[in-house]
Amino acid sequence: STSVRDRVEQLRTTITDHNHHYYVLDDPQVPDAEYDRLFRELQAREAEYPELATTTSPTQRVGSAVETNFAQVIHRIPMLSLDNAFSADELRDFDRRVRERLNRGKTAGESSTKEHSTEDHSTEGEGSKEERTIEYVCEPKLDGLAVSLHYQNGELVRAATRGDGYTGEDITANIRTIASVPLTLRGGDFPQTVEVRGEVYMPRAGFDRLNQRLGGRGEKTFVNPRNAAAGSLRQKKSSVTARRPLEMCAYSVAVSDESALPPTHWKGLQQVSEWGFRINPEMSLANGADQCLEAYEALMAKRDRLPYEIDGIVFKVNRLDLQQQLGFVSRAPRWAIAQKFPAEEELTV
Ligand SMILES: Cc1ccc2cc(C(N)=O)cc(O)c2n1
Repeated sequence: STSVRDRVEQLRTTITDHNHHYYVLDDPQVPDAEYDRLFRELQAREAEYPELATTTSPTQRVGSAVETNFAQVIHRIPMLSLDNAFSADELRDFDRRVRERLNRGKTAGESSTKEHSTEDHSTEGEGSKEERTIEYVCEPKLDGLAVSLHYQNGELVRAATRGDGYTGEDITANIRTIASVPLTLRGGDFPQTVEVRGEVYMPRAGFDRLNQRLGGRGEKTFVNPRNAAAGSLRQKKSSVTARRPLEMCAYSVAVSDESALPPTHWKGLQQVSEWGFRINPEMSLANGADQCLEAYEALMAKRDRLPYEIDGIVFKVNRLDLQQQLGFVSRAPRWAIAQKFPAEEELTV
């Protein structure tokens, strides 16, 4: 009857919203008991009315004990790895190459479109082009596993590992069990096809608890959170993945209709956050290489206090039109670079 259908719809919307606040915003709206009651009511009504079943219901995350093999997925846009800078000088070289390449590309007198925005704008240097300062987005480089998520009409339809950058494994069933991955995009204005890429990782606390659980059962433990995340994502039974403390942070977005995206990477990530993804709160903007190096030092100083492991910082040219002009070298984008921290002293086991 419509009243049951309406109630089920209302429960799905409410529970999805509570999930977003709890898992993505770390800001629960209701006590756990209230959430559990709603969740159990939805499960009961869906069991009573199987014709109402849909894969986008929040009850459909828990995964199944059925073993799945991982089909191959070809990445429409290769998931390239990042070039590395191992010193401040190498970062300065990167910034200089970016400026020189952009200047070469500019013909004399070409007017530069200014983006009059509040929080981010890349200043076109006055006078000769050499002084132009490039605005970068600075992001912590999470030590996890890169994944690509595809949404059609706002619904998660496929998730894949990076693999070798060109083909990955279909891990949709396992990705669906991660609470900070939205099964449906929030809000209403998103393009028909959206691809969000990000890093799946295991926070330190969850990693320690998992190893205690595995060790307590005499099972093999994981060496580090990155291996634990990789191993958990490649479980053949998604019901096992569902019990692993995995989280995801989005770091890039591609859409079918480019005009739907804002003109900078920073604003693109804000958009992705509105669609329901977690983005990393340590992200910042920097003008030029000196401010990037300040961000590098600041992030390295707080590295051990973060609740997850990072192995460096990623700098990306903020304006997408400049990223477009810079393109990629065979392996890695010309518009981005990661600067790695010195390896952490061996974990004291
Ligand atoms: C383009 C690209 C490739 C790999 C990345 C990896 C991370 C990461 N490990 O957090 C962050 C990024 O912004 C990335 N961006």
